[in-house]
Amino acid sequence: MSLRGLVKRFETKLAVAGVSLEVPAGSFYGLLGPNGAGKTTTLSMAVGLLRPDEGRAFLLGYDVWTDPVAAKSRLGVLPDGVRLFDRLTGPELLAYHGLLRGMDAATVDQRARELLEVLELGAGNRTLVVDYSAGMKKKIGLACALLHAPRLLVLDEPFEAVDPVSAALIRDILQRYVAGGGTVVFSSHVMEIVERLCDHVAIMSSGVLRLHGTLAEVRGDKSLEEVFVQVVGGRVATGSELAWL
Ligand SMILES: Nc1ncnc2c1ncn2[C@@H]1O[C@H](COP(=O)(O)OP(=O)(O)OP(=O)(O)O)[C@@H](O)[C@H]1O
Repeated sequence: MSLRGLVKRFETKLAVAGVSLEVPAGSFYGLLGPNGAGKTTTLSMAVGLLRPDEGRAFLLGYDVWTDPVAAKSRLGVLPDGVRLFDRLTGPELLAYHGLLRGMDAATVDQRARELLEVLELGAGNRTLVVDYSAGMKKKIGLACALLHAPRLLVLDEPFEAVDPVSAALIRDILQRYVAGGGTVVFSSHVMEIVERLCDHVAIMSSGVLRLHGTLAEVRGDKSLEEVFVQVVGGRVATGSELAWL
């Protein structure tokens, strides 16, 4: 994935102020940043969900805005908030995704069963996705992103709201996927997960990439959390706030 000078304004707010980033093929890339840093906005522009005001985004060599079919057919996305067609059951949603992607019905059926079993969502579960828990919605969103075996996965906070057992499962799936030659880019607030999984890291705040490179380059001899606080600027409570509480 190659991002070149991406800019996005929301009225007067400059959400992303010229982000350029090269994600090497086969890497496990973590995008870190505090709330409101511009992570979702950047990833949305990168995958063709939000039109940039300036800049370009290339996925596996294809410009996502001028050659969207070539780019998106090789891409799996777990968008922010997982906007899903949620009046469907899990199996129906996967079938819908697979058929939209032009896959044959037998392959869709077989992969959907496997994904539902592995992610412990139950291949025979008749619950509508709208009635899933937040963590289950993340998992079915991930299943939709994986179904067509893309070469690149872009995941917005895949571990948010997911229980520890499911998080370990998702970690295993993603590690296997990268070991098999896939590329993962994901955003997160959780340092430990990024530190454990990623070989590359970028830290952004206020719409700007502050630091990026291999995990070793970014971390140096510190912990990732120390670097993050240093780069982003932490605020230490003095003890006098919320005295009424
Ligand atoms: N549709 C929108 N309209 C107006 N402002 C927006 C919109 N989307 C995002 N913003 C603003 O852009 C900035 C970046 O938001 P973004 O969602 O990209 O941050 P984030 O790093 O993903 O945050 P979080 O970690 O809290 O999810 C924020 O100040 C946000 O309020």
